[in-house]
Amino acid sequence: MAGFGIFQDTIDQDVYKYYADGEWKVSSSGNSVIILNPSTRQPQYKIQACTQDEVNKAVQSAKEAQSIWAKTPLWKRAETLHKAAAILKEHKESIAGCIVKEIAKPHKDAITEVVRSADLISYCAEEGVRILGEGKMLVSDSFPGNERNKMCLVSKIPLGIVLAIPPFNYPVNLAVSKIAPALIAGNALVLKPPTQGAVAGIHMVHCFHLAGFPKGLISCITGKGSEIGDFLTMHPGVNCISFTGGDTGIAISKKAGMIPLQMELGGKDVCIVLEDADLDLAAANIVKGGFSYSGQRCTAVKLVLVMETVADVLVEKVVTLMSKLTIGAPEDDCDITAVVTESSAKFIEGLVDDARVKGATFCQEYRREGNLIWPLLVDNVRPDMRLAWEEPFGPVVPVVRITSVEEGIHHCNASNLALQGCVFTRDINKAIMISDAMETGTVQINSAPSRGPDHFPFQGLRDSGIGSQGITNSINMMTKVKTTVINLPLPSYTMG
Ligand SMILES: NC(=O)C1=CN([C@@H]2O[C@H](COP(=O)(O)OP(=O)(O)OC[C@H]3O[C@@H](n4cnc5c(N)ncnc54)[C@H](OP(=O)(O)O)[C@@H]3O)[C@@H](O)[C@H]2O)C=CC1
Ligand SMILES: O=C(O)[C@H](O)COP(=O)(O)O
Repeated sequence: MAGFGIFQDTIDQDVYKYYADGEWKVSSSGNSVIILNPSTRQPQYKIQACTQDEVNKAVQSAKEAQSIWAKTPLWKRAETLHKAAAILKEHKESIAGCIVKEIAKPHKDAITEVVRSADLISYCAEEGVRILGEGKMLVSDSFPGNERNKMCLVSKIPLGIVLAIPPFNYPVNLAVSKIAPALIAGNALVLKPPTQGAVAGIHMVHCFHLAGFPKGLISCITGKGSEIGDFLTMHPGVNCISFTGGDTGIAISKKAGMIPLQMELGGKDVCIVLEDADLDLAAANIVKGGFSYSGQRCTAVKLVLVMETVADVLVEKVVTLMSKLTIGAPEDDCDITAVVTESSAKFIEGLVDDARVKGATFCQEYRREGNLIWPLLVDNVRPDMRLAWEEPFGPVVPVVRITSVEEGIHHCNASNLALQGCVFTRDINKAIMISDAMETGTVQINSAPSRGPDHFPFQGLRDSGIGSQGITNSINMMTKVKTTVINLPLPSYTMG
C-alpha cells in the first residue's frame, strides 16, 4: 500500500517527501501540491513544493556523488541497478496502486508498467556493461599523409548531472528510461516527476534508495513544473536534459544552455489503411492503438487515413470492436477510464465540438461525465477540422477518407508532429515505399504505433522531438566521447 511498509519513510503525515542527499525530506517552503484523483476528482495525495534553494542543494550533492559514482566499477554500477530492478518488481503492487489513483491507468496496465520498468533497468545494466565496457582504437596511417605513429583510444565518459523530466502517462517507465541509462553511464540524476504521477515516482525512487546508490546520486525534486521547471532546466549545474512531454519541451529547448537534449514530445500518429489491407487486423489495431489507456499515449493512433473504397467496411469493424470496450474505474481494469485532468477533458471536448459544428459524422453519441469520456470514432473528418491536426490525448479517434495514397502521405507529412505512423497493406513493396515517404520517426507496418520493446530506437521528427531514445541510444546520448592519443617517437607497424 502507498506510503506504508518499506515506503513509510517517504511520507510525513499526509504529505509525501522529496528526496535529496540520500534522505526523504520535508520542504522548507511549507507548501504542498495537491494531486487530484482523475476518477473521483477528489484530493488523493499531497507532495512537497520544493524551493530553489533545495534544488541548488540537490544539484550540489549530485555533483559530489557523481565523482564517486564515476569511479565505481561498471560491473558494480550494473549490480546496483539490477538490485533496484528486483526491489521495484517486488513492490509492483504498491507502486501500481499509486499509478491507478493518480493517473487512472487500469490496474493491469499499471502492473505492466512497473514490471516493464524493472526489465528496462536490468536490460540497461547489461547493455551498459557491453557498450561502455569497450572503446575503439584508431591508428593514424589510415588518414592520407600520416605514418602509423599515433594511436587514438576512444572511450565514453559521463556527462555529469542528468535532469530527467517525464510526463504523467508513464510516471514510472518514462522516468526509469532516463534514470537507468544515466546511472549506468556514470552520471548523477535529478528527477522532476510529473505532478500527476509524482507519488508513483516517489515510490519508484525509494526502490533505488533501498538498492544502495551513493547518497546524493539520485534526487527527486517535487513541485509544479510551471513553478520550478525553469529553475531546474536553466540550472548551470545540469549537464543534460532528458524530457518527455508536450510543447513544454519546445520551450525548454529554447531556454536550455549548451547541453545535450533528449526531447520526446507529442505525436499525431496516422494509420494509413490501403484497399488491400487485412481490415480485421487494421480495425483491431486502430482500437488497441487508439483507445489503450484512453488514448493518452504519445504513440496512440490519432488519425485514421483510409482509402474511400474500404472506409465503410473498416469503420463498421472498428465500431463493432469499440462496442466491446468497458468504461469505468481503473481499479476494475476498465478499458476506458477518466482522462488525467478536467482541463484535459475540456480540451478534448473542444476538439469534438469543433468537428461536430463543421459537419463530421459521429459513430457513437458523444458522452462525458466528469473526466470520463466515452470512446468516440469521428468519421468524415476534413482538413479544416482541429481533430485532423491536433492530438486529443483522449479516447477520440478521427477518420479522414482519402482517395489516393499520396493524399495520405501528404497529410502525414504536413503535420508539425512526426513521432510514429503505421500502414496497413498486404503488399510489402507498397508498405516499404509508403514507409520511406512518411516523414516520421518510426513507421510500423501492419501494427499500431508503439514505443516498445524498450531497446528499440524511439524518436520524433520536427516538433516531436530531438535525439533518439531506446536503451542503447539513451546510454550513448548520456555520455561524451573522450580520446587519448598515444604519440610514438617513430612509426610502428604491427608485424612490420
Ligand atoms: N513522445 C513521447 O514519448 C511522449 C509525449 N507525450 C506528450 O506529452 C503530453 C502530455 O503529457 P504531459 O505530462 O501533460 O506533458 P507536459 O509537457 O505538460 O509535462 C511533462 C513534464 O514537464 C513538466 N513541466 C511542466 N512545465 C515545465 C517547465 N516549465 N519546465 C520544466 N518542466 C515542466 C511537467 O511537470 P508538472 O506535471 O508538474 O506540470 C511534467 O513533468 C502530450 O502532448 C503527449 O503527446 C507524452 C508521453 C510520451
Ligand atoms: O509516453 C508515451 O505515450 C509512450 O512513450 C508510448 O509508449 P507505448 O507505445 O509503450 O505506450
